Amino acid sequence: MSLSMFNDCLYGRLRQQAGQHWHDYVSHTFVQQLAAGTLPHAAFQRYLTQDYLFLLHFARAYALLVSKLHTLPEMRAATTSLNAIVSELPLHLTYCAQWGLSESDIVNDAEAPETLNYTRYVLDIGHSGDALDLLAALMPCVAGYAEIGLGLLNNPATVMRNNPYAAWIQNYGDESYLAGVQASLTLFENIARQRGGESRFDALANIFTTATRLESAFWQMGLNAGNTSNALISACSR
Ligand SMILES: Cc1ncc(CN)c(N)n1
Repeated sequence: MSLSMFNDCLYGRLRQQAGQHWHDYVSHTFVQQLAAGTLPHAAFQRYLTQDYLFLLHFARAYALLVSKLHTLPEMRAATTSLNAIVSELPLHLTYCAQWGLSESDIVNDAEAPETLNYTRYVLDIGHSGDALDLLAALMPCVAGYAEIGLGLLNNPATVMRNNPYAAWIQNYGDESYLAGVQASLTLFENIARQRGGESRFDALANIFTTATRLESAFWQMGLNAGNTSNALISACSR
């Protein structure tokens, strides 16, 4: 899979339409600090533990998508994407184990407003709309992270040696993650052709851009936790 595939078809046009919002998401300060290995630990931990909760709800959203599809190949494609979401969880658990956090510590943590906003928005689109609406809400998550992962892995400025976040970067540029992305993109384009995607462009762009903004807010939630923790450390050392 190469970065050029993100420009094609309806997905590419929605990504283009999201404009500055897309740029803010894929090149967020959180991502830049992750690539440089300079992201504060507290920022990453907050992000990753919330992301575990996020993924559980996204798995539910993919299950909802399966129930909205009509043919076996479509259901298989959505199930591949559901499995790709669930396959991200071991990465989170490995990081958390290093910090002394168990799975029950993570699931007993309260959901941040940013996690609630994003996941329930997507589930609401899924419940009130059809499979194409739901896919438009899901695409920034699945394909955006592939773009970020591949972009970082192909950028010589990305620090991989002694970067505590190298495993994260590797995970989202990895072939097995990208296979799930490919399944989602192909399904999205097929469903768009069947269900009048072009004539629904404005409504789909609205959904896609909203999900993109919620992705940026999710990075910012992590970054804010890092800033708060740094402020506390410097206040205590005064
Ligand atoms: C918030 C968010 N967005 C996307 C992904 C990649 N599935 C994720 N793990 N977390």
